[in-house]
Amino acid sequence: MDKITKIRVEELPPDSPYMQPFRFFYIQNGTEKSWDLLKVHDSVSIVIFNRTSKKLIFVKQFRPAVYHGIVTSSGGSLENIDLKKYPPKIGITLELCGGMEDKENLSSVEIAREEVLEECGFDIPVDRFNQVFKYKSGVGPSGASQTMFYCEVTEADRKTAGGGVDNELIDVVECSLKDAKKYISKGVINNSPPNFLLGIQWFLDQYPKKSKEVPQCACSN
Ligand SMILES: Nc1ncnc2c1ncn2[C@@H]1O[C@H](COP(=O)(O)OP(=O)(O)O[C@H]2O[C@H](CO)[C@@H](O)[C@H](O)[C@H]2O)[C@@H](O)[C@H]1O
Ligand SMILES: [Mg+2]
Repeated sequence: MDKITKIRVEELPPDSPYMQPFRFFYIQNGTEKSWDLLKVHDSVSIVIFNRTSKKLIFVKQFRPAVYHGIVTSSGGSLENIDLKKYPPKIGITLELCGGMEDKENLSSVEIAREEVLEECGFDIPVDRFNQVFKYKSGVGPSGASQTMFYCEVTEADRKTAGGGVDNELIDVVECSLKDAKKYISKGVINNSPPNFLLGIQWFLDQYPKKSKEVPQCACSN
């Protein structure tokens, strides 16, 4: 996954299926203003708990944006990048399974179902997904929405090894609740987004401290 070479950047052409940049003009209290925006797809993310192993299921993948952010914020440049100084593995993230809502004929929960199957290999009917939150995934350049779902799986639901579709290279990892708690307690978390922290914290808040049994999700759609 981190065998990455020949890194280069160029300007975004206008036909990107993933994002459209544009400028938004407005007058606020008599002052003319503008804001530079990025139209991106809404998305879903899924907190997955494997009842068989009693572990949370996450995904790892190389994220160009994270790599770029780490390199440039430490004074590096992507021009003739030194891959020894900035090894691509610094851009590998630990995230909730998730993806873009880029199919108009599918609802959020249907997209979530597809992502769990494609990325993690579990075939789960939509009625086993519970919506946990819906929030803005960004409020600066983009104001897209993200819906977070909770889904419990067992080994009986496993259909493939996961790993994504097309060109995706995704590692599926299982994480004990103890390790998940430790990870989000670090304070500085370089390789995970806020929805990951929220999803784990939400799950741990549901988990009864004195019981060995994990409860079914209490929230409803
Ligand atoms: N900008 C881009 N440039 C080139 N190819 C791209 C691309 N974005 C996606 N792709 C391609 O589309 C594939 C599928 O992506 P997903 O639908 O799983 O969305 P992703 O998880 O990247 O992020 C989505 O879902 C997560 C949910 O966790 C959100 O955080 C995130 O904002 C949202 O885009 C990627 O593997 C890649 O091939
Ligand atoms: Mg994804």
